[in-house]
Amino acid sequence: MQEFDIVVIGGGPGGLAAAYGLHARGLNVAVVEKDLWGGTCPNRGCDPKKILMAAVETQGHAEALQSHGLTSVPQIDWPALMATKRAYTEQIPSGTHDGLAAAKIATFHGTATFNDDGTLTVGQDQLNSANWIIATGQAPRIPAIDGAEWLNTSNEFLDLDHLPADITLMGAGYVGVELAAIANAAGSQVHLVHHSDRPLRAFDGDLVKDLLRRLKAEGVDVQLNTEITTVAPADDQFKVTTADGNSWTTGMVFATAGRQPAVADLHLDRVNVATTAHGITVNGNLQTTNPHIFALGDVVDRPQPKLTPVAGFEGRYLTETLTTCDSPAIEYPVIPSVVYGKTQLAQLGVTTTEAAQHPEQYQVNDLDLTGWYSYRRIQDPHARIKVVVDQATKRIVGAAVLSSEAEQVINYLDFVITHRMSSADISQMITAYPTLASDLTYFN
Ligand SMILES: Cc1cc2nc3c(=O)[nH]c(=O)nc-3n(C[C@H](O)[C@H](O)[C@H](O)COP(=O)(O)OP(=O)(O)OC[C@H]3O[C@@H](n4cnc5c(N)ncnc54)[C@H](O)[C@@H]3O)c2cc1C
Ligand SMILES: NC(=O)c1ccc[n+]([C@@H]2O[C@H](COP(=O)([O-])OP(=O)(O)OC[C@H]3O[C@@H](n4cnc5c(N)ncnc54)[C@H](O)[C@@H]3O)[C@@H](O)[C@H]2O)c1
Repeated sequence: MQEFDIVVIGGGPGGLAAAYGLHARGLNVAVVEKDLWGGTCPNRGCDPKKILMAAVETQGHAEALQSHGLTSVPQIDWPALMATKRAYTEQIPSGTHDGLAAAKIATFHGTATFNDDGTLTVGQDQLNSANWIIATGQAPRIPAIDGAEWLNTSNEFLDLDHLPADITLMGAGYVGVELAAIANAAGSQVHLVHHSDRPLRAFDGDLVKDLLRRLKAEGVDVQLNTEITTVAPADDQFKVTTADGNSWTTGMVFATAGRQPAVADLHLDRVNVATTAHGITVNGNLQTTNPHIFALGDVVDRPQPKLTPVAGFEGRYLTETLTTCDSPAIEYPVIPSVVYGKTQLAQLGVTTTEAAQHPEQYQVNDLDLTGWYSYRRIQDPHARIKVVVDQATKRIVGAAVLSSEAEQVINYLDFVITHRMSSADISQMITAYPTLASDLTYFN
């Protein structure tokens, strides 16, 4: 039996933030990881995806400038792009593990399972600890359809040696829409099938419609309000059938129908930790229904979006909470969300839906930016922002953005909202001109 002050289960961005923070405060910390050190984001999530997106974004910018100064569109060399991605991802697990070892944080590689006496088993090792942090994240959800065994996930997509000429994506959430953008840019015919008429429900409905229109214009076969019911092998391909009777042959099918909390291995029933279908139940201090067990990151059932910076924020919060007395409940700052692609969709703060429910409190400025200098310069085919302004203070409190530059605009607005800047405050700053930052004074 090995004794620790705290054992962190899961070596992803959330678990690592807590482990390093608590170690720096002098606690004897161990981290358990069953798969790739570093977790989802740097191995098979945000970072590899955004490496592939670099080529997609560049191609999108070049396409927009055809007849405006450029004469050819760069084509994606998938094997070379994948090699670039692998050159980054292949060093993540060992680099992450080396970092923990150099900091003298104990590491255990294997699946963590709680025992009846509240201790933990990892392979041959038994761990005991005063407190525990569960940071096991989420795993892709595979819908129970006929032929589910033929479904792949984003894990396989982000590591494909060859991209098939035709692929099918089941679900148009963050993952489905981003993988559609990548595969489409790399020359694959993409079928994006979504079971309702409202993909990306957390985002502004008008901007989602605009985004889907762009994807269709780029050649993606977007099918809404229908479900894939069967996937069956057909020679060296697969035949896909939907509930409305449509069928086609495709090279690979990917389940992009959401992710589920990774709790099955843990035997949480043995330690009285309650869960829902959305994850582990926690109170405002990220404490589970067992007072010695805390949880953070994607595995937690909470309303905040499941994103890397949120997991890291929670890791830093638990560092504070577990080393100080009477910590207040966690309070999140505004959280930006971005769906990446040639056209990016971004959101922050008070949503346009909330604003519409409280017209006495909020005003929404719906601005077509396509003609604005910043977007004309790059010939962005469609740029739009909806800015939510607090009626009483005239400050920006939320925004929804669609453009090839949305990730930058949303981060500028993150500073504006976090620092409660008024348009007078913004106009007191001198920003480089002409850039996206110099547009900020015109949004409210
Ligand atoms: C395709 C894709 C793209 C994404 N893109 C973005 C993006 O652009 N921006 C963004 O902010 N977020 C993005 N995300 C989300 C982001 O990856 C997660 O929010 C983030 O990784 C959550 O961190 P975490 O530490 O909670 O969990 P994870 O990173 O999932 O880490 C959990 C770790 O726990 C391990 N584990 C699970 N069970 C056990 C067990 N029983 N014992 C031991 N170890 C265990 C797992 O192997 C894993 O390594 C993306 C996700 C995906 C899938
Ligand atoms: N850019 C980013 O920041 C980014 C990128 C990828 C993932 N993520 C994170 O990972 C999380 C998971 O993303 P995700 O895309 O896996 O989940 P998601 O919940 O965003 O989307 C899955 C979608 O599939 C739909 N769906 C469910 N069953 C279906 C079926 N049988 N057929 C068709 N559609 C079906 C769901 O209604 C949902 O809209 C996100 O919530 C996000 O927090 C973030």
